[in-house]
Amino acid sequence: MTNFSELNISESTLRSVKRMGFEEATPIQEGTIRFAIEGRDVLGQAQTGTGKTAAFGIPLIEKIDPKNPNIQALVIAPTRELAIQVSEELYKIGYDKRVKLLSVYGGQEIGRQIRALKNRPQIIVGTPGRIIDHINRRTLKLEDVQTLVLDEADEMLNMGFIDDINAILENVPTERQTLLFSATMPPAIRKIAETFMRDPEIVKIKAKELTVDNIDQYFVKSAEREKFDVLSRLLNVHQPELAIIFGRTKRRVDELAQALSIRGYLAEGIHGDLSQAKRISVLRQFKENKIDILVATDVAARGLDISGVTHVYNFDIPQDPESYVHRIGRTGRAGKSGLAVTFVTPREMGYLRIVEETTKKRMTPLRPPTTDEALEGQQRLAVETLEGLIANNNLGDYRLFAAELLENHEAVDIVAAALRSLTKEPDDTPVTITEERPLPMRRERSNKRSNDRSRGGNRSFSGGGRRENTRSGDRRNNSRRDGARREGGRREGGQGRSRSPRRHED
Ligand SMILES: Nc1ncnc2c1ncn2[C@@H]1O[C@H](COP(=O)(O)OP(=O)(O)OP(=O)(O)O)[C@@H](O)[C@H]1O
Ligand SMILES: [Mg+2]
Repeated sequence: MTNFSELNISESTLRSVKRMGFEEATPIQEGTIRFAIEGRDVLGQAQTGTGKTAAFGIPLIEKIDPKNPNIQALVIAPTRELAIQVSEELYKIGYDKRVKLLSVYGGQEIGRQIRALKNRPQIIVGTPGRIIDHINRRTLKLEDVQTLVLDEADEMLNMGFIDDINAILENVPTERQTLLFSATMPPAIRKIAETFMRDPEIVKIKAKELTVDNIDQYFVKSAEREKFDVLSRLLNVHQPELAIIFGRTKRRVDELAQALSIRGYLAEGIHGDLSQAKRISVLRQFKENKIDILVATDVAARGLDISGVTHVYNFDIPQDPESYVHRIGRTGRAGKSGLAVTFVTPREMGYLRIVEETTKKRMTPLRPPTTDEALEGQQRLAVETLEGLIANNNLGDYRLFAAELLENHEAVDIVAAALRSLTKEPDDTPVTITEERPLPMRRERSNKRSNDRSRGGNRSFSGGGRRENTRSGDRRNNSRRDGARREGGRREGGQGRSRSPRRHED
């Protein structure tokens, strides 16, 4: 590990980095900051949660001339939440230098952004659609940009943003520095590097596996219609502090969040059809631990750094291995440990193997817990709660009632009753989870598009053991983009094959 002071960084940035609690540079920071400060183009790949934001953020802030009021750096990210997060991190790094930043993203009132742009920010962090909008309105002038960052570049490719990026770059000087970062670099990224970069320094932090080894990875083989009950039991056994559950489609996410709430979990969903205000408020509640479970499409798979996420569940196995890497990477960040469980239906086992081949890591099979084991998990939680209350030692008046109870009952019965009242017992309130069709059978990786899976199944599963019909999954695609300017037909959450573009932004 290298000290930041050995990396040729100014005093003001060193102070900021120290204030952020960073003591030593992570390998990707050590490997890229030097080159980037020299002005080289850099393509950086390192595992999730290993500090890639500061790896581009520090040199970017270093290069800003505080006396120049023009926009000097542009950072493009695939999702709104990530754009917000990256701008927050850059703000912290540039704090001592008093660098002026602005994030621009879809779903936020454009007038407000236009007014903020008049305040002469020096760095813009944004999502492709909204950046283009501002360019077209002539409210964003990029001719002084010297540094361009593409965070999660491969995802922007997946989402079909390549045309947008091309259009943005027509407005950015060719004489510039380009930095491109992701935990995954599928072959197509090479094209981006060739098109947008000049003799880039390629920095790959070598690791045995693509995923971080402090995430324990499991899979559960389960029939589609049994998944939800297995998930509930797993949650009862694992008792995650903070968990993210990924679903394949927006409908899936809505249904899962609702079903979990019905069964007594504190869960909320997040996906691209929600208003931006709702997306932000759900994420805030999750960060503040007001909800324990975030149910999400791939909109939350990339880059989000939420401390304390202990568990990730892939309720549906992702269609492409990169998505898997990023999803599970929401846990086990910055050296912490985490646990990931991926559900796979028997027909989808081929996908599991492809994921394992890509990550170079085998997942451990997990036997679905029995109802008794799930109950035992909850009972243990009740025991812990009681022990915590005893340790707190402020039982005051309750002691009087306890003494009264003890006069009439056996101590063990009283404690058992207290435990029972604290235990969340198995709940079979019926819930509706519409079955998804399994992914098409597949044995090896190919770049061919599959059939459109976006329609989902038209069977439904009642978790209470009842089968019933609900509306079929033929919801129209109502993904929106800024000002309804964009084409429809592209769906969120990778419902097409990984190479067919999916959009979940703007
Ligand atoms: N040098 C450092 N020392 C300690 N913590 C750090 C350091 N650099 C970054 N971090 C912290 O590590 C966490 C992960 O960083 P970051 O979000 O930049 O990871 P990432 O590599 O971009 O991950 P992803 O691939 O998921 O986008 C953040 O909370 C960040 O504040
Ligand atoms: Mg990142």
